[in-house]
Amino acid sequence: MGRGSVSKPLKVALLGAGVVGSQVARIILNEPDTLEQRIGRRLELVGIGVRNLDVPREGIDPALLTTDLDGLVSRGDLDVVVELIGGIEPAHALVQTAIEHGASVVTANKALLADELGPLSRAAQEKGVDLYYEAAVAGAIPIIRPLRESLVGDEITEVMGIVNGTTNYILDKMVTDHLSFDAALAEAQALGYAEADPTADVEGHDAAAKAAILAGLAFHTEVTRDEVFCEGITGITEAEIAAADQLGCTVKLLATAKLTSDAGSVIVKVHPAMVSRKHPLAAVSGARNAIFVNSREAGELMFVGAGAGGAPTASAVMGDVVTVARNRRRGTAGHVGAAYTHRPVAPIGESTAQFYVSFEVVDRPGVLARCAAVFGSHGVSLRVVQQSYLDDESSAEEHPARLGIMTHATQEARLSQVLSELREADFVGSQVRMMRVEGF
Ligand SMILES: NC(=O)C1=CN([C@@H]2O[C@H](COP(=O)(O)OP(=O)(O)OC[C@H]3O[C@@H](n4cnc5c(N)ncnc54)[C@H](O)[C@@H]3O)[C@@H](O)[C@H]2O)C=CC1
Ligand SMILES: N[C@@H](CC=O)C(=O)O
Ligand code: NA
Repeated sequence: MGRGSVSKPLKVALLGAGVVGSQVARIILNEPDTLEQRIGRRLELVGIGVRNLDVPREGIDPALLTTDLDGLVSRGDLDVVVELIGGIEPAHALVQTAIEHGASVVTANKALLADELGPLSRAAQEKGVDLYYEAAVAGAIPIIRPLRESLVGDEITEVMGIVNGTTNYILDKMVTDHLSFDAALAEAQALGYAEADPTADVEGHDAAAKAAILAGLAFHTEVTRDEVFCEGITGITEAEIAAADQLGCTVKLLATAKLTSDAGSVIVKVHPAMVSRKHPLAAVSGARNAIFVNSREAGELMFVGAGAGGAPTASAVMGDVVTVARNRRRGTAGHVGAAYTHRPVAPIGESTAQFYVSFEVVDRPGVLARCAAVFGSHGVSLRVVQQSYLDDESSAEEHPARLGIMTHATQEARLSQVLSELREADFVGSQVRMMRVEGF
């Protein structure tokens, strides 16, 4: 740290010039004077690691480009490495090498951090360099810094939000514009919201990575991606979207991290949910993200804004670059707030929620009572019961009806027992589906 004289510029290397990297390069190259004023030293972009040198890149001097990313991060004179290639390898090895060579690191790579945040934070701390990653969760929205710094004197009890722009965009388009899943996904990809492999978005893995990072920061522990309960949005049916609408709800992919009642462990989960339209999260449209934080002293806080896209994400990256560069200028490194407690992740069965359960039954005397008895026998109380008739008139005597049942809040383990019993019942004529409910 503190290399060279005060007048020497701080050297930055950028890895990746895709949707986000190209926007970060644009800001660094186009606004040198503004950045210098904010940092107190000039920033010099000394290299950009790319896969293909032949791709035309507007505004970027080709002499800056290299395909030797390992050579770039091993130079030994870098102040900041900005990792925006995504994925686990070689991003992991490159970040490690950068830290070993004394560079601070800024990354937007939640997939990497969801597994390696603990070890990389420790490596950075040992080396006396920074590891900043504001863009890794909810794009442009400041949420890492608030959890790591602003709220560190408080006791957070719950973090819940919409943290994937692609799925929020898809669900919004399906609900509001009646677009098909595939058409909405194609739009989200064209707008630069989706991951390189959009399966990470639609199956909930991207949100689960972010949930792991949020849970670790909020509860001062280490949570990895594979500990997060995760369900994506691909199985959602049109009937569920219509039922949600009838109940005054909309469907959102939620990521939640909360303490168990004894505060000894954490529940971390990602799943689609019917969200009451009275809840502020229901109004979060398009690719926007929003995160609720509940804490003992501050109460409820909500952070909302652009969760994806090149320029908004570059805003968060540049905030980190300026902060890290200021630290380099002063010869310091911010403490990264390493996990100091061990709070295990509790099984999903210990989670408490309201549920919406739907299935078809044969419409004959006593069936509704038998259904209700299944819920009652497991101590699950019913809040709303809907019955509708299907268009299929094929069986006049045994006319099928669809039941939609919303429960009061109950433990998920109890609800699982209800679902198993319904799946075995002879009066249930279809797949039994369940969706969690929020804010009803
Ligand atoms: N696009 C978005 O809205 C957001 C993205 N992020 C994260 O930012 C990071 C970058 O995302 P995008 O810019 O969207 O991805 P992208 O796929 O548009 O860009 C990644 C770039 O890195 C290059 N690259 C990949 N592996 C490489 C290698 N081994 N050597 C050289 N170049 C390599 C690719 O060719 C591509 O140009 C990812 O970690 C992503 O999860 C975070 C928040 C929002
Ligand atoms: N693919 C992600 C990009 C930001 O993290 C999303 O859709 O939110
Ligand atoms: Na953010």
